[in-house]
Amino acid sequence: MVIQTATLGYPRIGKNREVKKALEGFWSGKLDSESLLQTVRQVEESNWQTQLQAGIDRIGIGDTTLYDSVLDWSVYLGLIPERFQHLSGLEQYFAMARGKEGIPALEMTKWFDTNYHYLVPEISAQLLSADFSDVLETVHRAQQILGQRAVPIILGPVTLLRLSRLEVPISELVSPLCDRYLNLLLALKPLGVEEVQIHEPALVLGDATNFKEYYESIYASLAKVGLPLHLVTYFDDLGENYPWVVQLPVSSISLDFTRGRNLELIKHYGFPADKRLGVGIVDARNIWQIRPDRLLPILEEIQPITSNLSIQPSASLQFVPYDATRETKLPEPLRNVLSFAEQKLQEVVFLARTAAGEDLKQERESIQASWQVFEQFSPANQVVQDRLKNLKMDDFQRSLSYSLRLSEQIPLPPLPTTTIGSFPQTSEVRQLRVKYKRGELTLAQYHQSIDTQIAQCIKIQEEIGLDVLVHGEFERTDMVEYFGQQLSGFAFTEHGWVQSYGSRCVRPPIIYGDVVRTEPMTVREFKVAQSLTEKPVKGMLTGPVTMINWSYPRTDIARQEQAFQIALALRDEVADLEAAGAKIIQIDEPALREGLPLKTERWNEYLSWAVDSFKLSAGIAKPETQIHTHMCYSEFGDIITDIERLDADVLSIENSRSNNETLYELTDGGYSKQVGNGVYDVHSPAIPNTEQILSQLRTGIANLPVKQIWVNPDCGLKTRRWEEVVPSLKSMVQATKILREETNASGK
Ligand SMILES: Nc1nc2c(c(=O)[nH]1)N[C@@H](CNc1ccc(C(=O)N[C@@H](CCC(=O)N[C@@H](CCC(=O)N[C@@H](CCC(=O)O)C(=O)O)C(=O)O)C(=O)O)cc1)CN2
Ligand code: MET
Ligand SMILES: [Zn+2]
Repeated sequence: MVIQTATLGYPRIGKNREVKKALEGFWSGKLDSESLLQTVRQVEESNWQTQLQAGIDRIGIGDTTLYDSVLDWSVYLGLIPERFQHLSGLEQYFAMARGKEGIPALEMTKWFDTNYHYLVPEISAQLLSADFSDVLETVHRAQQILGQRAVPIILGPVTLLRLSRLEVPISELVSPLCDRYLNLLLALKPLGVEEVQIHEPALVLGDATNFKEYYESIYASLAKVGLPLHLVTYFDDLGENYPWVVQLPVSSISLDFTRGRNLELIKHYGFPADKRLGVGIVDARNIWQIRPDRLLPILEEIQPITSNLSIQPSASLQFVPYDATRETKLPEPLRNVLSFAEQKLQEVVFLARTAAGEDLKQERESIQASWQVFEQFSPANQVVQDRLKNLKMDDFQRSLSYSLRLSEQIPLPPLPTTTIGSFPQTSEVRQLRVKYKRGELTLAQYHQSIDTQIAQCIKIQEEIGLDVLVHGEFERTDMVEYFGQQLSGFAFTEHGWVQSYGSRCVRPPIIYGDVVRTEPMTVREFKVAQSLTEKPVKGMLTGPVTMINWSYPRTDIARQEQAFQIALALRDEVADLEAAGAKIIQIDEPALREGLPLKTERWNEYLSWAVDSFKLSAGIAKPETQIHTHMCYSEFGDIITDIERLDADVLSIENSRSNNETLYELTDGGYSKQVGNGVYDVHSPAIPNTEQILSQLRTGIANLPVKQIWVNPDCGLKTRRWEEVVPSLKSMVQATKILREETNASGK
């Protein structure tokens, strides 16, 4: 017996972030478009070679992108909003991705519960014609290297509609969109493609039932082409939709066996004999090596139900870095139990061969042995265990309620202006880190240079006239990695880059043991900043839920326990910042919303510990300390009571790129505390003028009492250049002044 293997997508930024560098070179005018495209193709072809050499039978292709693969489908399908239609080619593509002077970009939001961001398609009644020439060209190139193994990845039509911003009722779009997909399949068929993967992750969402008729009618049409369709789902189970989904007219269905209850579902309902089951069993969302003793029994349960199987990663491997063997600075016991994309390919092949009856005893024993070594390497920490055991209700509460503590907190002008924390991470700042790492700077010299940055940043903020200042986060590579580097129980990688959006990447830290704070993490920089100004400086922390959601968590203990451990470390930091004189402390939780389970029935469980862990970190703050939190890319509609329960005095939100939707959700929900509804988009290089900001602010005061409103950008400014930041913030302060006078005059 032979069991086949497949992949559903691969990292695409390049092993050394070649695509990221080429993109940024192109945007800054240092690289021409031909060189950019050449770099992208080289990375793509090297990815194909890797998967081919690993022995994968059906290799997903076509997911490589210049910015975002959802955006690519908007372009292929002719879903180009009017404001971009006068542009063409790369200029149009990047305008849709990043905006252009006077033309706002498409909205960017989280891809399901991941830290990857996609660009939200906007679909109006006037669709342009589709153009699949790039898809066909990629297939042609892939076939040169992979032959019949090349399987085009297509973003599914219903998932596309489900994730889009629709200007017309969905029912009117189904037929024109279906026609476009039909044309694509008709164009692919003569190329000799054996099958196509159609990714429909929206099938795992709680509301998939509402779209049943669209799935059924669209797939009935697509099936007529006679090209085998492989329907791919991931990130959770099919839930109540399982029975009808497995009857859709496709030749193969992939399910995620690392999350949710798909195993129970196939055991209960069986699996159609005429279809192949794609068994997504190697976890594409985490970096731990497989445990054959846990996975092989799952395969043994599946095999009697269907023998027509394919073994594969649970989703695209874009969520993990390329290669764990490069992490030579990590302790060996840890490195030997890590598995990035390349290792996962081997695991897929190992599991397929084992399931097919081969006895790969040596491989299996070596995996088991590495886990045994690891378990000795990372023992539990008794101090943190005891602290967790002894937590009391009071530890989660501020000592006074919001209305009582409000008057004790620092007095500020109406509509206080502030920023979200980070200021430009210039190449100068990054070079400092490179030099320190190479030993060309001592720690003292490095600190001194960081302090110079802080001093400049404070001066600039004072000149602009902001009310609440920040130190600028120059000492941080990233808001999560930085804290990971300071906490024991966390490991961080050298090359473990993963795409977050466009050219931007992160190196998610790895939680491998109990988390302990060994010394203050942010107090030095806070003190430096506060010593330079009379204005209040915010202490700046990354919250426990974000730490866990943007790291690779352990799988041996619950996420709640890991979040509480981190919360305790942050709690100590809050106390230290207060002792150092901080009147305002911001605990960022941008990932709180994204971590929400895809199925509503699991929301309560998550929200309960997520909110509690935030409260555990903030609960120690004195009444007079103002606690801020910040969230971006969030929809609050359904979770207002949970946001309220965080009990943060001030909440700053991303707002302008989503057309004030977040603000409306908060006001409709009757949010009672202070809100900084972001007044301009920080992910676009466009500089907002005073008028634009004023109009955002007016929307704010039309919806919330003035005394509840703060004025700030959507998010941190680290990805921007100083030349963009300074005029933007000046507009912001200017707009605030105008509004203060207006509201003063009207007595609002
Ligand atoms: N973890 C996380 N997730 C998040 C966010 C976030 O801030 N953190 N924000 C939201 C949006 N996502 C973002 C993700 C990444 C970046 C970002 O700016 N990433 C930087 C990397 C940050 C970093 O680690 N920088 C290193 C530099 C690493 C580097 O490139 N070094 C150069 C050398 C230095 C140089 O000359 O530039 C090299 O290795 O070649 C540092 O500061 O030290 C990038 O891709 O450019 C921004 C937003 C949502 N998710
Ligand atoms: C992604 S949220 C970012 C918050 C952080 N304090 C910053 O300003 O960069
Ligand atoms: Zn943010």
